[in-house]
Amino acid sequence: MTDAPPVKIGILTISDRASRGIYEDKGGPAIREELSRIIASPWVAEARVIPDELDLIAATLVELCDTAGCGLVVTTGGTGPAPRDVTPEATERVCEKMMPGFGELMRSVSLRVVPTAILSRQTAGIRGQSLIVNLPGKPSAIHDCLDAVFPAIPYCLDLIGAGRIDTDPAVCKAFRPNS
Ligand SMILES: Nc1ncnc2c1ncn2[C@@H]1O[C@H](COP(=O)(O)OP(=O)(O)OP(=O)(O)O)[C@@H](O)[C@H]1O
Ligand SMILES: Nc1nc2c(c(=O)[nH]1)N[C@H]1C(S)=C(S)[C@@H](COP(=O)(O)O)O[C@H]1N2
Repeated sequence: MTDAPPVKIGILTISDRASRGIYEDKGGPAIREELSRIIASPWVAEARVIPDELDLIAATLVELCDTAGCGLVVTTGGTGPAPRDVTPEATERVCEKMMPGFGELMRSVSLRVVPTAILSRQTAGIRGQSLIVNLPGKPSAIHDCLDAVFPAIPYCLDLIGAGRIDTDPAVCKAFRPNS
């Protein structure tokens, strides 16, 4: 635990229908619930729900990273092959550095659950002092994917100066090579 201010975490739902209110957004609340289970140190959420529009996704990612000051941004939706699925393109547009291992691990874990896991182009990347991680739109994918990659996230945030996150070791053992 630290006396540092709580880390801000962006929770970005990218869904045409959830953003129009055609169905209730279940992805954003599922991410919030999963993060609350994993993270033991103070954090605050910045949640947004937007349609699958490339420019808007990119602008919202920039706003969450640069203006809201989120050290971590987790997106859900828009990672597939359909014409309107453009979340990975928006992520690549705003990041200086891509972190392909996140997508590789999440797809590999998801393949144990569903054969269509290979249809997700989910990725991750660094923008300044923020880590952006894409999750698929299916709310059930959130638990599988976040649990798989979260052990490496606190150290990644340390390395980019994004603020410190401590996990509940009973739920997720964060790995910091130097401690
Ligand atoms: N934010 C969400 N809340 C609840 N269910 C969702 C959400 N996003 C996706 N889903 C569900 O998962 C399915 C697959 O997600 P996917 O993002 O591929 O859908 P989509 O057809 O592109 O959604 P949309 O039209 O809303 O952009 C959807 O058909 C929907 O049933
Ligand atoms: N863990 C997990 N991963 C998953 C899925 C899922 O249900 N669970 N759905 C797959 C499917 S069917 C698609 S089309 C892609 C892309 O989904 P998205 O466009 O909603 O991001 O994610 C894949 N990855």
